[in-house]
Amino acid sequence: MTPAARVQAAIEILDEILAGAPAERTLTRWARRSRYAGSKDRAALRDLVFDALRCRRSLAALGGAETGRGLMLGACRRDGVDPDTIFQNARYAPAPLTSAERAAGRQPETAAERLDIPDWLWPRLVASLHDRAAPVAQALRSRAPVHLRVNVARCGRDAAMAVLAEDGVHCIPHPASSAALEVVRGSRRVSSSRAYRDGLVELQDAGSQAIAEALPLRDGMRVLDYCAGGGGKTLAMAARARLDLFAHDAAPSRMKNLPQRAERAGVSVKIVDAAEARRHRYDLVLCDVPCTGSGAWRRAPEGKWRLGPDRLQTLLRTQAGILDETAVLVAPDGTLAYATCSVLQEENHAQIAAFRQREPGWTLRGEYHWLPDAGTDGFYLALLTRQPDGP
Ligand SMILES: C[S@@+](CC[C@H](N)C(=O)[O-])C[C@H]1O[C@@H](n2cnc3c(N)ncnc32)[C@H](O)[C@@H]1O
Repeated sequence: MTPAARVQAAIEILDEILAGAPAERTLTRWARRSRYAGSKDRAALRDLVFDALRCRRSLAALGGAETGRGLMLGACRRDGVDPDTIFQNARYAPAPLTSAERAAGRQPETAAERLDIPDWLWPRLVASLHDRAAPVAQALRSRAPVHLRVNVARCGRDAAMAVLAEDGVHCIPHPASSAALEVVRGSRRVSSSRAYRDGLVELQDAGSQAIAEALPLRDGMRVLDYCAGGGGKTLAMAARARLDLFAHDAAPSRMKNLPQRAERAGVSVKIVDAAEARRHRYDLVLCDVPCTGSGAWRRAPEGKWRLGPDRLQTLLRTQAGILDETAVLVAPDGTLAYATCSVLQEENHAQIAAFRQREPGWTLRGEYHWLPDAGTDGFYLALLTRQPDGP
């Protein structure tokens, strides 16, 4: 495909996404019906679409319209590409610009517009992050690096790097976690590499790995991952100690690949429904709660534009409910671990402060923040125990 044909395909895909279709599914459907597109075309198209979604506000301002064409025109103007080399009278290219399109467009004006954050959210981001709000918002505008978690139960980080390099996947250690690698070359070869197939590495953001590393895990502990989802953190915990490990999720279908992933990693996980989960008491309960995902918007940028104040309130209620229902599952000397991939204070410290007001018996033992301007996705972790504060 020519560069102009890729832009035309991106315009069509973006129009579907702007009308409400999910980005991943729209890209997959496009690839299925466009057999002429090779893997390089598909990758380039994905980059065009995701970049436009991350920078949707600023590109719409530059391009003069919040449409596929407007966003792609905005991207040309931002990147110093002459739009007439793309929007031209050629087969498969986007139609030449109209005089209205040529006249439209302006520089982004406010900080929120420049940094691609919705207006309602910008004050909350500033209240949460203070002088880190702008660098974090800026980081959320760019593509996320590919991180791997070395299955330390199976091999060390250096050994995993050597096996990956044999298949053309070159990595460097990531400082956020002792098991984390950042892929610097060959990221598209990860899933076909021997290291991945044999369960020596998993795809996982380094911040997510840092959460597992910060948990007080020891051999023999009974642990419940209450919001296990695909099981990313379940498996990261399993690699850190020999645990009696239980996984639960309100949407069990989200855990459908977990048995197979656990087998590949060589660990054992019991998948339980709510009734079974409630039958035990645990040394550690991890609540990796549903959240805005604001810390991970560079990977899932649609979320930034779909989130509104009502949805945020619903999430805050769900998070509080999960804390209340899991607190009773923690053994007397156990730990309640609360995690989000959000950078918003309301979902993080304020949520824990409100829980401790409702349940004064709990003490905050540790609180951790990872922010996207420091090279990971944004995460928060709070560790709570029932033991009283020191003397
Ligand atoms: C942030 S995701 C979990 C990601 C997962 N821990 C990982 O590391 O891959 C949150 C999960 O919470 C689940 N969930 C939502 N409401 C819940 C509830 N009331 N109880 C338990 N799980 C819930 C969702 O289905 C979703 O899979």
